[in-house]
Amino acid sequence: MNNGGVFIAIEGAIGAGKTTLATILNQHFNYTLLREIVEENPYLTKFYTDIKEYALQTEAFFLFNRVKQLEDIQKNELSKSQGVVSDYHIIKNLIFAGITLDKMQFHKYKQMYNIFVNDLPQPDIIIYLNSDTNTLMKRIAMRDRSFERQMDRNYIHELSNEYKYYFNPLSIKHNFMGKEPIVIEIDNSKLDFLNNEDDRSFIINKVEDAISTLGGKS
Ligand SMILES: Nc1ncnc2c1ncn2[C@@H]1O[C@H](COP(=O)(O)OP(=O)(O)OP(=O)(O)O)[C@@H](O)[C@H]1O
Ligand SMILES: Nc1nc(=O)c2ncn([C@H]3C[C@H](O)[C@@H](CO)O3)c2[nH]1
Repeated sequence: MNNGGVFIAIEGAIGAGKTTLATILNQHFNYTLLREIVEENPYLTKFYTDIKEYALQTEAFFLFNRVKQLEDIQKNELSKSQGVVSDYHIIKNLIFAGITLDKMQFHKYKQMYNIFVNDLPQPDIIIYLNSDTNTLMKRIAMRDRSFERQMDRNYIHELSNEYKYYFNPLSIKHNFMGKEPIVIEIDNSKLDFLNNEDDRSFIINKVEDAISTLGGKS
């Protein structure tokens, strides 16, 4: 699938800098920007007040929205050789659901995930942004979304660890269903690609190098 357009996805825990970096790459490469739905999720505010109670609805909503978004970019962009940069990879559904759902719910959710995700376009390149928990908490507080004001540090810490597990070089093949993307891991704790030109160039150069290895993609 994908048929020509380069597909880049950015991942990392909450506040890792995904949307910020996706916007920068979108401007640099002139790709289509795919942004995850946030405010549109009717369960998210309730979810943060009682995670266990609202987890299943929240995870299901995120999954089916992302499936629809990815079907649309396949049809409208990638198949027409238009590049796409996305501020998420659909694997985040499994990463979050593994923490928020109970064991039986997660088992059923994963079956549904496998069925839907198998046919979706897969990114050629994933940029995995890694930051320590204190930095993530600071940036979440600084951004100040109303529903994230009571963010539990343990939740962010657990999420970060789950990301580390999923993006461990030894488990990438298994976790991405054998479709192994190029993974660029970046420690974003000490970078400031929003304000610092050198930090921005550092990442853009890495992405340009990765694109040049794809051969023939635009
Ligand atoms: N390297 C950085 N240096 C300084 N501030 C940063 C850096 N990266 C991100 N930020 C800031 O941290 C906050 C969170 O960034 P952003 O919204 O891009 O994260 P995200 O990964 O998309 O979060 P979410 O998962 O919640 O959607 C923003 O206020 C952004 O400006
Ligand atoms: N539970 C849960 N599952 C997801 O798949 C998911 N994706 C994003 N989010 C939350 C994190 C930020 O608050 C906000 C923006 O990323 O939405 C999620 N929450």
